[in-house]
Amino acid sequence: MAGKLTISKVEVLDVRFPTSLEAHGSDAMHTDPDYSCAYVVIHVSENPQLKGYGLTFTCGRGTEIVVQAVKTLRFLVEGQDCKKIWSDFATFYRNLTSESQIRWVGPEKGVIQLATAAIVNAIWDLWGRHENKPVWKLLVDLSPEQLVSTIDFRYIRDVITPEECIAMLKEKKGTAGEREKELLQGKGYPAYTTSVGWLGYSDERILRLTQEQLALGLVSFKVKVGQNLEDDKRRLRSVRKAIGPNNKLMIDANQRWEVQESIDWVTALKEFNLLWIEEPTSPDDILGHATIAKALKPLGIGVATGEMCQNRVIFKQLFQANAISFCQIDSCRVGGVNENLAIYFMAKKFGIPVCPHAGGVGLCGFVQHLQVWDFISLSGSMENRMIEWVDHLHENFYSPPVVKDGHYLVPKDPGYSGQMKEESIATYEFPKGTYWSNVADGQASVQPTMVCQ
Ligand SMILES: C[C@H](O)[C@@H](O)[C@@H](O)[C@H](O)C(=O)O
Ligand SMILES: [Mg+2]
Repeated sequence: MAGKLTISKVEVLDVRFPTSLEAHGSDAMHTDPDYSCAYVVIHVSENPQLKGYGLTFTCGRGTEIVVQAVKTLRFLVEGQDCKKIWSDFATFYRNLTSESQIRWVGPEKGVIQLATAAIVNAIWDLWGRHENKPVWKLLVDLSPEQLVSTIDFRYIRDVITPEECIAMLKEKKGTAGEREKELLQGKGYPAYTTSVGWLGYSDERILRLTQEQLALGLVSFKVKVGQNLEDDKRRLRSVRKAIGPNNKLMIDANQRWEVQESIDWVTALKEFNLLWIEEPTSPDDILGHATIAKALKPLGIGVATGEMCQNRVIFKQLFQANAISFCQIDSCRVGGVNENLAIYFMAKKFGIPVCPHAGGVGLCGFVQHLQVWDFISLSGSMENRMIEWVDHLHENFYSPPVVKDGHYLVPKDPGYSGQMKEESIATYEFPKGTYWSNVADGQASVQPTMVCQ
Protein backbone atom coordinates (compact mmCIF):
# COMPACT_ATOMS: atom_id res chain seq x y z
CA MET A 1 0.00 0.00 0.00
CA ALA A 2 2.09 2.89 -1.25
CA GLY A 3 1.37 6.51 -0.35
CA LYS A 4 -0.58 8.09 2.46
CA LEU A 5 -4.32 8.57 2.80
CA THR A 6 -4.69 11.49 5.16
CA ILE A 7 -8.08 12.21 6.72
CA SER A 8 -8.65 15.85 5.84
CA LYS A 9 -12.19 16.28 7.16
CA VAL A 10 -14.79 14.50 9.26
CA GLU A 11 -18.15 15.83 8.13
CA VAL A 12 -21.22 15.11 10.26
CA LEU A 13 -24.89 15.66 9.50
CA ASP A 14 -28.13 15.28 11.43
CA VAL A 15 -30.60 13.37 9.23
CA ARG A 16 -34.13 12.57 10.41
CA PHE A 17 -36.94 10.68 8.72
CA PRO A 18 -40.50 11.28 9.95
CA THR A 19 -41.34 7.60 10.51
CA SER A 20 -43.49 8.42 13.55
CA LEU A 21 -46.19 9.66 11.19
CA GLU A 22 -46.92 6.03 10.28
CA ALA A 23 -45.86 4.47 13.63
CA HIS A 24 -43.04 2.62 11.85
CA GLY A 25 -40.51 1.46 14.41
CA SER A 26 -42.83 1.96 17.39
CA ASP A 27 -42.52 -0.24 20.45
CA ALA A 28 -43.57 -0.30 24.10
CA MET A 29 -40.96 2.29 25.09
CA HIS A 30 -40.32 4.23 21.89
CA THR A 31 -43.82 5.04 20.86
CA ASP A 32 -43.06 7.60 18.14
CA PRO A 33 -39.54 7.14 16.76
CA ASP A 34 -38.39 9.27 13.89
CA TYR A 35 -35.68 7.02 12.47
CA SER A 36 -32.63 9.29 12.36
CA CYS A 37 -28.88 9.26 12.40
CA ALA A 38 -25.68 11.16 12.92
CA TYR A 39 -24.25 10.66 9.43
CA VAL A 40 -20.50 10.87 9.00
CA VAL A 41 -18.51 11.40 5.81
CA ILE A 42 -14.74 11.06 5.95
CA HIS A 43 -12.68 12.88 3.34
CA VAL A 44 -9.05 12.20 2.45
CA SER A 45 -6.61 14.75 1.01
CA GLU A 46 -4.89 12.55 -1.55
CA ASN A 47 -8.05 11.38 -3.33
CA PRO A 48 -11.15 13.61 -3.41
CA GLN A 49 -13.17 10.80 -5.00
CA LEU A 50 -12.58 8.40 -2.12
CA LYS A 51 -14.84 8.95 0.87
CA GLY A 52 -15.98 6.86 3.82
CA TYR A 53 -19.64 6.88 4.88
CA GLY A 54 -20.85 5.82 8.30
CA LEU A 55 -23.65 6.53 10.68
CA THR A 56 -25.11 5.79 14.05
CA PHE A 57 -28.82 5.27 14.55
CA THR A 58 -30.98 7.55 16.73
CA CYS A 59 -34.71 8.07 17.21
CA GLY A 60 -35.09 11.78 16.42
CA ARG A 61 -34.71 14.25 19.28
CA GLY A 62 -31.21 14.00 20.71
CA THR A 63 -29.49 13.38 17.39
CA GLU A 64 -27.97 16.84 17.71
CA ILE A 65 -26.12 15.66 20.84
CA VAL A 66 -24.56 12.75 18.96
CA VAL A 67 -23.61 15.11 16.14
CA GLN A 68 -21.85 17.33 18.68
CA ALA A 69 -20.07 14.29 20.13
CA VAL A 70 -18.71 13.44 16.66
CA LYS A 71 -17.49 17.02 16.38
CA THR A 72 -15.80 16.70 19.78
CA LEU A 73 -13.96 13.54 18.69
CA ARG A 74 -12.96 15.01 15.33
CA PHE A 75 -9.53 16.26 16.42
CA LEU A 76 -8.49 12.67 17.12
CA VAL A 77 -9.32 11.65 13.57
CA GLU A 78 -8.47 14.55 11.27
CA GLY A 79 -4.87 14.52 10.12
CA GLN A 80 -4.51 10.76 10.69
CA ASP A 81 -3.22 8.51 7.93
CA CYS A 82 -5.83 5.83 7.16
CA LYS A 83 -3.15 3.34 6.27
CA LYS A 84 -1.59 3.76 9.65
CA ILE A 85 -5.00 3.32 11.28
CA TRP A 86 -5.65 0.11 9.33
CA SER A 87 -2.26 -1.31 10.23
CA ASP A 88 -2.91 -0.80 13.96
CA PHE A 89 -6.62 -0.22 14.25
CA ALA A 90 -6.87 -1.27 17.91
CA THR A 91 -4.56 1.57 18.95
CA PHE A 92 -6.56 4.12 17.00
CA TYR A 93 -9.74 2.70 18.56
CA ARG A 94 -8.27 2.90 22.04
CA ASN A 95 -7.22 6.53 21.44
CA LEU A 96 -10.77 7.37 20.44
CA THR A 97 -12.46 5.65 23.37
CA SER A 98 -9.89 6.50 26.03
CA GLU A 99 -8.93 10.12 25.39
CA SER A 100 -7.96 11.35 28.81
CA GLN A 101 -10.59 14.09 29.15
CA ILE A 102 -13.41 12.93 26.89
CA ARG A 103 -13.59 9.46 28.45
CA TRP A 104 -15.21 11.02 31.51
CA VAL A 105 -18.41 11.42 29.49
CA GLY A 106 -18.42 7.70 28.69
CA PRO A 107 -16.37 5.66 28.96
CA GLU A 108 -17.44 3.48 26.04
CA LYS A 109 -21.12 4.10 26.62
CA GLY A 110 -23.95 6.45 25.76
CA VAL A 111 -23.68 9.29 23.29
CA ILE A 112 -19.90 9.23 23.01
CA GLN A 113 -19.99 5.54 22.14
CA LEU A 114 -22.63 6.15 19.44
CA ALA A 115 -20.41 8.89 18.01
CA THR A 116 -17.42 6.54 18.05
CA ALA A 117 -19.45 4.00 16.09
CA ALA A 118 -20.37 6.51 13.39
CA ILE A 119 -16.72 7.46 12.88
CA VAL A 120 -15.36 3.92 13.06
CA ASN A 121 -18.02 2.61 10.66
CA ALA A 122 -17.06 5.34 8.18
CA ILE A 123 -13.39 4.36 8.39
CA TRP A 124 -14.27 0.72 7.63
CA ASP A 125 -16.40 1.86 4.70
CA LEU A 126 -13.44 3.84 3.40
CA TRP A 127 -11.18 0.81 3.80
CA GLY A 128 -13.61 -1.36 1.86
CA ARG A 129 -13.89 1.20 -0.93
CA HIS A 130 -10.12 1.63 -1.04
CA GLU A 131 -9.71 -2.13 -1.45
CA ASN A 132 -12.66 -2.22 -3.84
CA LYS A 133 -14.39 -4.80 -1.66
CA PRO A 134 -17.58 -4.98 0.37
CA VAL A 135 -16.63 -4.90 4.06
CA TRP A 136 -17.57 -8.57 4.59
CA LYS A 137 -15.07 -9.56 1.90
CA LEU A 138 -12.42 -7.26 3.33
CA LEU A 139 -12.87 -9.01 6.69
CA VAL A 140 -12.79 -12.46 5.10
CA ASP A 141 -9.59 -11.65 3.20
CA LEU A 142 -7.65 -10.14 6.11
CA SER A 143 -5.18 -12.57 7.62
CA PRO A 144 -6.33 -13.91 11.01
CA GLU A 145 -3.56 -11.88 12.68
CA GLN A 146 -4.55 -8.67 10.89
CA LEU A 147 -8.22 -9.09 11.67
CA VAL A 148 -7.62 -9.77 15.34
CA SER A 149 -5.21 -6.82 15.53
CA THR A 150 -8.19 -4.46 15.03
CA ILE A 151 -9.72 -5.45 18.40
CA ASP A 152 -9.11 -3.74 21.72
CA PHE A 153 -8.98 -6.64 24.19
CA ARG A 154 -8.91 -4.44 27.26
CA TYR A 155 -11.39 -5.75 29.87
CA ILE A 156 -12.15 -9.01 28.04
CA ARG A 157 -8.83 -10.84 28.26
CA ASP A 158 -10.17 -12.83 31.21
CA VAL A 159 -12.50 -14.64 28.80
CA ILE A 160 -10.78 -14.42 25.42
CA THR A 161 -7.28 -13.73 24.11
CA PRO A 162 -5.99 -12.64 20.70
CA GLU A 163 -4.26 -16.02 20.34
CA GLU A 164 -7.55 -17.87 20.83
CA CYS A 165 -9.27 -15.67 18.25
CA ILE A 166 -6.51 -16.23 15.72
CA ALA A 167 -6.79 -19.99 16.28
CA MET A 168 -10.59 -19.85 15.75
CA LEU A 169 -10.13 -18.12 12.41
CA LYS A 170 -7.35 -20.45 11.31
CA GLU A 171 -9.48 -23.46 12.08
CA LYS A 172 -12.13 -22.24 9.64
CA LYS A 173 -9.79 -20.92 6.93
CA GLY A 174 -9.56 -24.18 4.97
CA THR A 175 -13.31 -24.42 4.37
CA ALA A 176 -14.09 -20.69 4.14
CA GLY A 177 -14.14 -20.74 0.33
CA GLU A 178 -16.93 -23.34 0.31
CA ARG A 179 -19.08 -21.26 2.60
CA GLU A 180 -18.49 -18.11 0.60
CA LYS A 181 -19.62 -19.98 -2.52
CA GLU A 182 -22.64 -21.37 -0.68
CA LEU A 183 -23.77 -17.87 0.27
CA LEU A 184 -23.11 -16.35 -3.13
CA GLN A 185 -24.61 -19.14 -5.18
CA GLY A 186 -27.36 -20.23 -2.80
CA LYS A 187 -30.29 -18.31 -1.38
CA GLY A 188 -28.22 -16.00 0.85
CA TYR A 189 -28.53 -15.47 4.62
CA PRO A 190 -31.87 -16.12 6.45
CA ALA A 191 -33.81 -13.02 7.50
CA TYR A 192 -36.60 -12.42 9.96
CA THR A 193 -39.00 -9.54 9.79
CA THR A 194 -39.98 -7.06 12.49
CA SER A 195 -41.79 -4.62 10.28
CA VAL A 196 -45.10 -6.50 10.44
CA GLY A 197 -45.53 -5.99 14.17
CA TRP A 198 -44.73 -2.46 15.31
CA LEU A 199 -46.67 -1.59 18.42
CA GLY A 200 -48.54 1.35 16.92
CA TYR A 201 -49.93 -0.67 14.00
CA SER A 202 -53.57 -1.69 14.00
CA ASP A 203 -54.56 -5.38 14.15
CA GLU A 204 -55.69 -5.22 10.52
CA ARG A 205 -52.38 -3.80 9.40
CA ILE A 206 -50.37 -6.39 11.32
CA LEU A 207 -52.36 -9.21 9.75
CA ARG A 208 -52.15 -7.79 6.24
CA LEU A 209 -48.38 -7.21 6.49
CA THR A 210 -47.84 -10.69 7.94
CA GLN A 211 -49.69 -12.24 5.03
CA GLU A 212 -47.74 -10.12 2.55
CA GLN A 213 -44.37 -11.04 4.07
CA LEU A 214 -45.31 -14.73 4.17
CA ALA A 215 -46.14 -14.56 0.48
CA LEU A 216 -42.70 -13.01 -0.10
CA GLY A 217 -41.02 -16.02 1.53
CA LEU A 218 -40.38 -14.78 5.10
CA VAL A 219 -40.75 -17.57 7.67
CA SER A 220 -39.73 -15.79 10.90
CA PHE A 221 -41.62 -12.92 12.50
CA LYS A 222 -41.17 -10.59 15.45
CA VAL A 223 -43.98 -8.76 17.19
CA LYS A 224 -43.74 -5.90 19.67
CA VAL A 225 -45.30 -6.49 23.08
CA GLY A 226 -45.32 -5.08 26.57
CA GLN A 227 -47.92 -2.38 26.97
CA ASN A 228 -51.05 -4.45 27.52
CA LEU A 229 -51.22 -8.20 27.97
CA GLU A 230 -54.64 -8.64 26.38
CA ASP A 231 -53.52 -6.68 23.29
CA ASP A 232 -50.43 -8.86 23.07
CA LYS A 233 -52.48 -12.06 23.23
CA ARG A 234 -54.87 -10.86 20.55
CA ARG A 235 -52.09 -9.86 18.14
CA LEU A 236 -50.00 -12.95 18.75
CA ARG A 237 -53.03 -15.20 18.25
CA SER A 238 -53.68 -13.53 14.91
CA VAL A 239 -50.05 -13.69 13.74
CA ARG A 240 -49.54 -17.28 14.91
CA LYS A 241 -52.71 -18.32 13.09
CA ALA A 242 -51.54 -16.59 9.92
CA ILE A 243 -48.03 -18.05 9.93
CA GLY A 244 -48.99 -21.56 11.09
CA PRO A 245 -47.46 -23.69 13.85
CA ASN A 246 -44.01 -24.21 12.30
CA ASN A 247 -42.81 -20.75 11.38
CA LYS A 248 -40.80 -18.84 13.95
CA LEU A 249 -42.34 -16.19 16.19
CA MET A 250 -40.42 -13.86 18.50
CA ILE A 251 -41.51 -11.05 20.81
CA ASP A 252 -39.78 -7.82 21.82
CA ALA A 253 -40.62 -5.77 24.93
CA ASN A 254 -37.93 -3.08 24.53
CA GLN A 255 -37.06 -3.03 28.27
CA ARG A 256 -40.60 -2.44 29.44
CA TRP A 257 -40.73 -4.80 32.44
CA GLU A 258 -39.32 -5.57 35.88
CA VAL A 259 -37.60 -8.94 36.22
CA GLN A 260 -40.51 -10.87 37.79
CA GLU A 261 -42.99 -9.07 35.56
CA SER A 262 -41.03 -10.32 32.53
CA ILE A 263 -41.32 -13.89 33.71
CA ASP A 264 -45.03 -13.61 34.44
CA TRP A 265 -45.90 -11.78 31.22
CA VAL A 266 -43.98 -14.11 28.95
CA THR A 267 -45.32 -17.17 30.76
CA ALA A 268 -48.83 -15.88 30.04
CA LEU A 269 -47.91 -15.89 26.33
CA LYS A 270 -46.37 -19.35 26.19
CA GLU A 271 -49.19 -20.89 24.13
CA PHE A 272 -47.89 -18.96 21.11
CA ASN A 273 -44.74 -21.06 20.91
CA LEU A 274 -42.20 -18.26 21.08
CA LEU A 275 -38.55 -18.57 20.09
CA TRP A 276 -37.35 -15.61 22.15
CA ILE A 277 -38.29 -12.70 24.33
CA GLU A 278 -36.14 -9.74 23.41
CA GLU A 279 -35.11 -6.99 25.82
CA PRO A 280 -37.50 -7.91 28.62
CA THR A 281 -35.86 -5.51 31.07
CA SER A 282 -33.04 -2.98 31.49
CA PRO A 283 -30.11 -3.69 29.15
CA ASP A 284 -27.74 -3.10 32.08
CA ASP A 285 -29.33 -5.78 34.26
CA ILE A 286 -27.16 -8.78 33.50
CA LEU A 287 -28.25 -10.84 36.48
CA GLY A 288 -31.88 -9.90 35.88
CA HIS A 289 -31.60 -11.34 32.37
CA ALA A 290 -30.03 -14.47 33.85
CA THR A 291 -32.96 -14.88 36.24
CA ILE A 292 -35.46 -14.46 33.41
CA ALA A 293 -33.53 -16.89 31.19
CA LYS A 294 -33.51 -19.53 33.90
CA ALA A 295 -37.24 -19.17 34.57
CA LEU A 296 -38.20 -19.32 30.88
CA LYS A 297 -35.91 -22.18 29.91
CA PRO A 298 -38.44 -24.91 30.82
CA LEU A 299 -40.91 -23.20 28.48
CA GLY A 300 -38.42 -23.39 25.61
CA ILE A 301 -38.31 -19.58 25.31
CA GLY A 302 -34.88 -18.00 24.96
CA VAL A 303 -33.81 -14.53 26.06
CA ALA A 304 -32.32 -12.18 23.46
CA THR A 305 -30.73 -8.80 23.94
CA GLY A 306 -28.00 -6.49 22.67
CA GLU A 307 -29.36 -3.50 20.78
CA MET A 308 -28.80 -1.25 23.81
CA CYS A 309 -25.87 -3.08 25.39
CA GLN A 310 -23.23 -0.44 25.36
CA ASN A 311 -19.99 -2.31 25.03
CA ARG A 312 -18.10 -5.62 24.93
CA VAL A 313 -17.93 -5.76 28.74
CA ILE A 314 -21.72 -6.02 29.08
CA PHE A 315 -21.77 -8.78 26.47
CA LYS A 316 -18.97 -10.59 28.25
CA GLN A 317 -21.00 -10.67 31.43
CA LEU A 318 -24.22 -11.69 29.67
CA PHE A 319 -22.31 -14.67 28.30
CA GLN A 320 -20.64 -15.47 31.61
CA ALA A 321 -23.96 -15.37 33.47
CA ASN A 322 -25.84 -17.59 30.95
CA ALA A 323 -28.21 -14.68 30.58
CA ILE A 324 -28.95 -14.90 26.84
CA SER A 325 -29.61 -17.57 24.22
CA PHE A 326 -29.38 -15.13 21.30
CA CYS A 327 -26.82 -12.35 21.03
CA GLN A 328 -28.05 -9.27 19.23
CA ILE A 329 -25.04 -7.25 18.24
CA ASP A 330 -25.80 -3.76 17.01
CA SER A 331 -23.58 -2.19 14.37
CA CYS A 332 -23.90 1.33 15.83
CA ARG A 333 -24.52 0.96 19.58
CA VAL A 334 -21.06 -0.32 20.47
CA GLY A 335 -18.08 1.45 18.92
CA GLY A 336 -18.43 0.08 15.38
CA VAL A 337 -16.97 -2.92 13.54
CA ASN A 338 -13.94 -3.46 15.80
CA GLU A 339 -15.93 -3.86 18.99
CA ASN A 340 -18.53 -6.03 17.29
CA LEU A 341 -15.77 -8.38 16.17
CA ALA A 342 -14.80 -8.79 19.83
CA ILE A 343 -18.40 -9.68 20.67
CA TYR A 344 -18.62 -12.21 17.82
CA PHE A 345 -15.49 -13.96 19.12
CA MET A 346 -16.89 -14.16 22.64
CA ALA A 347 -20.25 -15.42 21.32
CA LYS A 348 -18.41 -18.16 19.45
CA LYS A 349 -16.48 -19.12 22.56
CA PHE A 350 -19.64 -19.34 24.68
CA GLY A 351 -21.60 -21.12 21.93
CA ILE A 352 -24.26 -18.41 21.62
CA PRO A 353 -25.65 -17.67 18.13
CA VAL A 354 -25.55 -14.07 16.95
CA CYS A 355 -28.77 -12.66 15.44
CA PRO A 356 -27.96 -9.00 14.77
CA HIS A 357 -30.29 -6.18 15.62
CA ALA A 358 -31.24 -4.08 12.62
CA GLY A 359 -34.39 -2.15 13.54
CA GLY A 360 -33.41 1.38 12.59
CA VAL A 361 -32.18 3.34 9.60
CA GLY A 362 -29.14 1.86 7.85
CA LEU A 363 -28.65 -1.00 10.28
CA CYS A 364 -29.77 -3.80 7.92
CA GLY A 365 -27.12 -2.60 5.47
CA PHE A 366 -24.31 -2.81 8.02
CA VAL A 367 -25.07 -5.99 9.92
CA GLN A 368 -25.37 -8.13 6.81
CA HIS A 369 -21.61 -7.66 6.29
CA LEU A 370 -20.78 -8.80 9.83
CA GLN A 371 -23.05 -11.80 9.72
CA VAL A 372 -21.78 -12.94 6.31
CA TRP A 373 -18.21 -12.67 7.63
CA ASP A 374 -19.19 -14.65 10.72
CA PHE A 375 -20.62 -17.49 8.62
CA ILE A 376 -17.63 -17.66 6.30
CA SER A 377 -14.80 -17.09 8.76
CA LEU A 378 -15.84 -17.68 12.34
CA SER A 379 -18.95 -19.65 13.33
CA GLY A 380 -19.22 -21.48 10.02
CA SER A 381 -22.90 -21.97 10.80
CA MET A 382 -26.31 -20.45 10.09
CA GLU A 383 -28.05 -22.67 12.61
CA ASN A 384 -30.33 -20.69 14.96
CA ARG A 385 -29.12 -17.53 13.27
CA MET A 386 -31.04 -14.90 11.34
CA ILE A 387 -30.56 -11.25 10.45
CA GLU A 388 -33.33 -8.84 11.36
CA TRP A 389 -35.05 -7.19 8.41
CA VAL A 390 -37.03 -3.98 8.67
CA ASP A 391 -38.40 -2.85 5.38
CA HIS A 392 -38.13 0.91 5.83
CA LEU A 393 -36.07 3.71 4.29
CA HIS A 394 -33.80 1.55 2.11
CA GLU A 395 -34.65 3.75 -0.88
CA ASN A 396 -32.49 6.47 0.70
CA PHE A 397 -29.25 4.51 0.19
CA TYR A 398 -27.12 4.01 -2.90
CA SER A 399 -26.41 0.32 -2.18
CA PRO A 400 -29.45 -0.84 -0.22
CA PRO A 401 -29.62 -4.32 1.30
CA VAL A 402 -31.85 -6.74 -0.57
CA VAL A 403 -34.00 -9.50 0.91
CA LYS A 404 -35.42 -12.03 -1.51
CA ASP A 405 -37.35 -15.15 -0.70
CA GLY A 406 -36.70 -14.65 3.02
CA HIS A 407 -32.93 -14.27 2.61
CA TYR A 408 -30.45 -11.39 2.49
CA LEU A 409 -28.55 -11.42 -0.77
CA VAL A 410 -24.82 -11.00 -0.24
CA PRO A 411 -23.85 -7.35 -0.87
CA LYS A 412 -21.47 -6.87 -3.77
CA ASP A 413 -20.71 -3.13 -3.84
CA PRO A 414 -17.50 -1.88 -2.22
CA GLY A 415 -17.81 -0.48 1.30
CA TYR A 416 -20.20 -0.92 4.20
CA SER A 417 -23.53 -0.09 2.45
CA GLY A 418 -24.12 3.12 4.42
CA GLN A 419 -23.90 5.84 1.79
CA MET A 420 -27.05 7.92 1.70
CA LYS A 421 -28.39 9.46 -1.49
CA GLU A 422 -27.66 13.16 -1.99
CA GLU A 423 -31.35 13.91 -2.59
CA SER A 424 -32.36 12.15 0.63
CA ILE A 425 -29.93 14.29 2.60
CA ALA A 426 -31.18 17.42 0.86
CA THR A 427 -34.72 16.46 1.90
CA TYR A 428 -34.24 15.08 5.41
CA GLU A 429 -31.24 16.85 6.90
CA PHE A 430 -32.47 18.40 10.14
CA PRO A 431 -33.58 21.16 10.32
CA LYS A 432 -32.55 22.60 6.98
CA GLY A 433 -33.65 19.86 4.54
CA THR A 434 -36.68 20.66 2.42
CA TYR A 435 -38.99 18.32 4.36
CA TRP A 436 -38.19 19.88 7.74
CA SER A 437 -38.28 23.45 6.46
CA ASN A 438 -41.75 22.70 5.13
CA VAL A 439 -42.72 21.39 8.56
CA ALA A 440 -41.47 24.64 10.09
CA ASP A 441 -43.54 26.57 7.54
CA GLY A 442 -46.60 24.46 8.37
CA GLN A 443 -46.60 22.78 4.96
CA ALA A 444 -45.83 19.24 6.16
CA SER A 445 -47.19 17.23 9.04
CA VAL A 446 -45.30 16.34 12.20
CA GLN A 447 -48.17 14.90 14.19
CA PRO A 448 -47.45 11.26 14.95
CA THR A 449 -50.41 8.93 14.46
CA MET A 450 -50.21 6.02 16.86
CA VAL A 451 -52.64 3.70 15.13
CA CYS A 452 -52.43 3.31 11.40
CA GLN A 453 -54.51 1.31 8.98
C1 LIG B 1 -37.24 2.07 18.16
C2 LIG B 1 -36.84 0.92 17.31
O1 LIG B 1 -37.67 0.79 16.19
C3 LIG B 1 -36.86 -0.41 18.08
O2 LIG B 1 -38.18 -0.72 18.35
C4 LIG B 1 -36.21 -1.49 17.25
O3 LIG B 1 -34.86 -1.23 17.13
C5 LIG B 1 -36.48 -2.86 17.82
O4 LIG B 1 -36.14 -3.00 19.15
C6 LIG B 1 -35.90 -4.00 17.01
O5 LIG B 1 -35.57 -5.00 17.60
O6 LIG B 1 -35.84 -3.86 15.80
MG1 LIG C 1 -35.50 -4.98 19.65
